[in-house]
Amino acid sequence: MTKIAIFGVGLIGGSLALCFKGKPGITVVGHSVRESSAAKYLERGVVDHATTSMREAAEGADFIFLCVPVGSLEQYVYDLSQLDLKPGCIITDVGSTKASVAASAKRVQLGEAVFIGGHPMAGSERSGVEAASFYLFENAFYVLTPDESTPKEAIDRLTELLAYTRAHIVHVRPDEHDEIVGAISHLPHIIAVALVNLVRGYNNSNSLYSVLAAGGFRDITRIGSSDPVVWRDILVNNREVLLKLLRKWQGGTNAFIEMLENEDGAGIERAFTQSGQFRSKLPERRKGMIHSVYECYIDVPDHPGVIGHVATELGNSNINLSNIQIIESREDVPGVLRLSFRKQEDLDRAVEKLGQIGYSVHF
Ligand SMILES: NC(=O)C1=CN([C@@H]2O[C@H](COP(=O)(O)OP(=O)(O)OC[C@H]3O[C@@H](n4cnc5c(N)ncnc54)[C@H](O)[C@@H]3O)[C@@H](O)[C@H]2O)C=CC1
Ligand SMILES: O=C(O)C(=O)Cc1ccc(O)cc1
Repeated sequence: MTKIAIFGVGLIGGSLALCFKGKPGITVVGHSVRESSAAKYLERGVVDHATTSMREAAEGADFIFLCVPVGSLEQYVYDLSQLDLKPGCIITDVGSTKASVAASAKRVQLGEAVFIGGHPMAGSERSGVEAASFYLFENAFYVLTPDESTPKEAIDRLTELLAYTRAHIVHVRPDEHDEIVGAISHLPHIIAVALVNLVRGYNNSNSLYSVLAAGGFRDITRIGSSDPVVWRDILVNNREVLLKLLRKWQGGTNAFIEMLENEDGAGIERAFTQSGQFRSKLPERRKGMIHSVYECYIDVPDHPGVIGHVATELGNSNINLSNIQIIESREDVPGVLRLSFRKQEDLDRAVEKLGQIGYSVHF
């Protein structure tokens, strides 16, 4: 049997557990410091066994996944180094920063165990085992940060196991990783939170702000609902990169101030054009740091009847719908139905089916 121990079975740990559990020859053990959480992991069927004992979870494990907030990783690595780990055991983590945990692993004696840093580049603003999903990593990039001293055999073994996530493995140096995710993930989280809190302040004296908050505000601020503890740890950990980025960001907002003061319409146009051009070249249909779902829209003149009809037709054709949403909330005006799917194949089949039965489908 291959034993996989997962410390912290939340959104990421739980999603990994769901990818590994039930696979031939694999047993998944979940660890939590809290008895009630360990019981919940079992109740939800996410793990085969659950324990609050670090020793019991780690004993005989072939793979150990540390899926706890970044600020706790150093302690976990140290605590594991005090145990008798199985020779060849691979310890990996999923933290959103990589330089500090790589340094922590170098500082301790892991005996015949090997540490390889990792970061699945997929997630969401949700947290906890309740949000875990078997599909979370599908098609996403999964960063590993081995160095020259990491045995190739260990990298190969971890890569082979991670095939169960259906993610694409890429190797990046820890410091380079932290610079890049600082810009494409951590800074956007700061901007989302600062923007929401700005509007929250205005909304305290005029609730029309939240009433009128439109799609653009919601799109750019989704990640402003992310877990406070997880993000506290990420930002504090990557503070040097983020301070540099925030100073650069100030330059970007100052440029807009200047363009507005000078009524520089051409400058504003140029900024939007450059941004649009770059954004349109981002890889599509792949889970990067931008949450990817497979979606289409259909016009719905009459909401109540249409929802049932669409859901039934798709269900009868065995097409898995992951979400359905009316964009216009009033019942007396025409709306748009947003249909989300987990797979490109389901979207393609749905578009074909809905077209055949007379709906006007667009993207
Ligand atoms: N949220 C996301 O979208 C992504 C998160 N990550 C990384 O994955 C790791 C886990 O994050 P999530 O699964 O999102 O968080 P989560 O909150 O869903 O899960 C965290 C788990 O760690 C446990 N835990 C242990 N010590 C803790 C402590 N001191 N404080 C709080 N929780 C503690 C919690 O009980 C829980 O089971 C973090 O290092 C994060 O940076 C990586 C990729 C995406
Ligand atoms: O929800 C989103 O779009 C995210 O950005 C999720 C996310 C959060 C943290 C990571 O380290 C990686 C991905």
